[in-house]
Amino acid sequence: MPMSAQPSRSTRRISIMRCPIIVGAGPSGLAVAASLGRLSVPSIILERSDGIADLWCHRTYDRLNLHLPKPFCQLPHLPFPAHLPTYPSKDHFLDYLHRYADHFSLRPLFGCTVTDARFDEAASLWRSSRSPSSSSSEPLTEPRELEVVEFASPWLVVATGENAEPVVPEIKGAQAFMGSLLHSSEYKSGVEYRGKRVLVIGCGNSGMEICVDLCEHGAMPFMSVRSGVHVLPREMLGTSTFGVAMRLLKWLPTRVVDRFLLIMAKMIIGDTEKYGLKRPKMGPLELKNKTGKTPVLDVGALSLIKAGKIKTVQEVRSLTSNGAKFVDGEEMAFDSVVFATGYKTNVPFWLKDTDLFSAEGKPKLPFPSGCSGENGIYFVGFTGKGLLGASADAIEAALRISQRWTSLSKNRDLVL
Ligand SMILES: Cc1cc2nc3c(=O)[nH]c(=O)nc-3n(C[C@H](O)[C@H](O)[C@H](O)COP(=O)(O)OP(=O)(O)OC[C@H]3O[C@@H](n4cnc5c(N)ncnc54)[C@H](O)[C@@H]3O)c2cc1C
Ligand SMILES: NC(=O)C1=CN([C@@H]2O[C@H](COP(=O)(O)OP(=O)(O)OC[C@H]3O[C@@H](n4cnc5c(N)ncnc54)[C@H](OP(=O)(O)O)[C@@H]3O)[C@@H](O)[C@H]2O)C=CC1
Ligand SMILES: O=C(O)C(=O)Cc1c[nH]c2ccccc12
Repeated sequence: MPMSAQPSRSTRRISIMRCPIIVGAGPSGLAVAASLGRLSVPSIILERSDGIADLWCHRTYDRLNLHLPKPFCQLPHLPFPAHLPTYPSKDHFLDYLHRYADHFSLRPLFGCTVTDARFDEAASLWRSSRSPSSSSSEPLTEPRELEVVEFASPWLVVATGENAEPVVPEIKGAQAFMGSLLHSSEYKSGVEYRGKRVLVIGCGNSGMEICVDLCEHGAMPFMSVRSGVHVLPREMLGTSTFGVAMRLLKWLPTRVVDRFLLIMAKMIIGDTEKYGLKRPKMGPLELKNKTGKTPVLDVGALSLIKAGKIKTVQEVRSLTSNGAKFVDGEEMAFDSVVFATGYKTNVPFWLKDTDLFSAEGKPKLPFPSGCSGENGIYFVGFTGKGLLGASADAIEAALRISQRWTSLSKNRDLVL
């Protein structure tokens, strides 16, 4: 809904918007736009990819299912269809997101990578520049020289996700390794690894599940564990572990709930330390809250580890031409290496002149208290609380924006 388009002699074009600008058309961005729409506030979504939910569509493996039950993963104002299983598949989730976008008539501008956004104090506007032709396969780490289109708006909603870019550690010898090297976001299926020895670095949910997939396709996975991990059964007491934890947290402090979860985990899956999976000192929920490290909800890896079909190995010291050396000095041959080493945001790269985000890409203060729309900026989906947290942020941000929107519309003082 551009109010005025003012092409300049240079390659900069400016569109001044009356409505909020949302960066990212993943679940968070869609949820804010839908929540705003229900409050009669229009918005515009800028998305770098060529469709919605790029992470789910292009950067996840085939066998992925939601690991929390449906009620914890649905977006605001539109429940999952009743016929879906408790843990919908990736395709179910993508179908749901497309239906969600249709239902709320959300039409993001695709192929728009926001490469710079800053607050213009004089005009009280957020100026966001986007390059029109970049794709998600290009990491947002280098400035680009392209035609720049600028949007200016009193509101900027940052919804680019905690998983915007892969983290690939620099490991000595990686250049010399002759097999394939990939990040978990590029891994699709074990079908091409049959009979191969695959080193999976990292033992989070991605690493564990990729190992299960490799096993199921007749490959030999080795999972490198650096510091340790909390593995919890996906279900306990006949229901989801996450659901149990959420209910207990209403009455009990996190540490007590953690103690309960660990006792139950020990009863159900046994002592994981025996299999090379040391438990961190801090409990699983406290660790998630304090560091963002998500516990593994077991979808079959543990029994394969116990059966010796997934082998746990030590931290990698270096890669060699045909394998890896580990910190204990052992050396092994591998055909492929999968880095299941996690993700980072790209916000610090493009959001300028603000101290709201740390260099590691986290909002400095938890939403809504810290990033509560000061100067009209909102962060949605950055509290490490998955889709449930993103939905809560979206509802809150939409409410706050709509209050200001209504007062500005009434007073007609939005002079741009
Ligand atoms: C493999 C995996 C499985 C997960 N499973 C679950 C689960 O079962 N339950 C759960 O609650 N949570 C889960 N999560 C965590 C989280 O809920 C999801 O990552 C969810 O997709 C987050 O939504 P989002 O919209 O915040 O981010 P994203 O889904 O990452 O969407 C962000 C969007 O912003 C776009 N973008 C990024 N940078 C720019 C830019 N500069 N300009 C324009 N567009 C940009 C991206 O292309 C993307 O489309 C999972 C995460 C991963 C990685
Ligand atoms: N729905 C689902 O089933 C799934 C959900 N997810 C979610 O996606 C998010 C990302 O998960 P995931 O991709 O597993 O990433 P995580 O960040 O959860 O895990 C990364 C793993 O890589 C290890 N690692 C990181 N850097 C290095 C390094 N330099 N050397 C050695 N090891 C390293 C970490 O070890 P260390 O602890 O030592 O740092 C950790 O084991 C999580 O929130 C997760 O819950 C992911 C997959 C499936
Ligand atoms: O899967 C994810 O990435 C999530 O963030 C979901 C999630 C939020 N809080 C949790 C606590 C335990 C396990 C998963 C989650």
